Amino acid sequence: MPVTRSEVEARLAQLELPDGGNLVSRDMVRALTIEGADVRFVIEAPSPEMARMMEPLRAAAERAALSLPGVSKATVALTAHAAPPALKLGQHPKGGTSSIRPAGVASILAVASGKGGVGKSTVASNLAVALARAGRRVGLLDADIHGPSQPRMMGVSARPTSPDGQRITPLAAHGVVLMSIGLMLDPAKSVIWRGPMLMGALQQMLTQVDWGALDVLIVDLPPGTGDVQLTLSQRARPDGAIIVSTPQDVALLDARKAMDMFTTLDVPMLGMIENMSYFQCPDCGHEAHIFGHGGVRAEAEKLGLALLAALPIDLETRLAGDAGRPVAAGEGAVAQAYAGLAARLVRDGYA
Ligand SMILES: Nc1ncnc2c1ncn2[C@@H]1O[C@H](COP(=O)(O)OP(=O)(O)OP(=O)(O)O)[C@@H](O)[C@H]1O
Repeated sequence: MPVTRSEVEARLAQLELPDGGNLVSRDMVRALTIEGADVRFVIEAPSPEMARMMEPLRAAAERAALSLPGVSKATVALTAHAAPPALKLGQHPKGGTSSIRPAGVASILAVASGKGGVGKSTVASNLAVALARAGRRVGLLDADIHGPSQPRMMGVSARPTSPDGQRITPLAAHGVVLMSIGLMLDPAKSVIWRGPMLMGALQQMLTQVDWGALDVLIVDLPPGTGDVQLTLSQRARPDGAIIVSTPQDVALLDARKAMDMFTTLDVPMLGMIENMSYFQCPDCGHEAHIFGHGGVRAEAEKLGLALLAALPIDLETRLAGDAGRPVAAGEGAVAQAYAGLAARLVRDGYA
């Protein structure tokens, strides 16, 4: 029988490091590959100096792998972080149920949706910009790990730096401190992360980013009701959730599930936003209700929630988002709607 991954890891966990822990508990084993009786992996040292001292450990790891039944060949290579060390994203979450709420952040607001593509990220970026324009200290965390869009919407492409490989210095745009998992990843590579790694990445985004003192941190969540929502709700204890939906029945159906999840997890529901509520003809002023009419308002009323805003389908909103300059940074009716929403959240003590 071929050896299993966990058997190799269990054997490697017996190799103690001189400064404490072992290869597995210190998260140093990379690219473990098992092909029949052939085992290969890389030991990643924290620095080139350390790597040079770790040759005996590398040889011991190779011997350890070879000692396992079913292994006839073991190849172990040593690598080191380049200096300054790069941050590893997507680590397994640590610390069980402890809080991952950043210390200097007064309020955390989750922007969520049931369905993808309803404009959640657009609302999150514009709300962040409107709050910053209102004089608040605002952070924006793009936790939509499967489809991070905030870097594009906020017009930033630089990669955040990590001077020591531990802390991450966030970026800033339009008066908002910004961090997105999309800024740490190669855009050409797709992100396929399992639940525990997603939660680890969220934890890193909250605990390793130097957010500083903020009045409010807006978290742009992935659509739906998955691991990221659960971890954020349980371990960062958001002060409120805002649900974005289009008036369509199908979007509302999913929005209900998302609201149900927040209620179950004791996250206060601040209200709903109807996006793509109507289209106003620029020539004649006629309002066309492309995705139906008033669906979100009716749903909010039924649930005893506030309808925080009804935002039109607006070409400027789309173009501004694509150009990296959110519509709320300018003037006009939609910018005013976002300013009104921001003022309301400040008034109610949420931002
Ligand atoms: N009110 C609006 N008027 C016109 N276009 C809009 C509006 N809101 C969002 N959009 C556009 O719709 C597209 C999807 O929006 P967005 O990325 O914000 O949705 P999302 O719900 O965050 O999607 P996902 O969950 O897939 O990330 C974008 O191109 C955006 O510019």
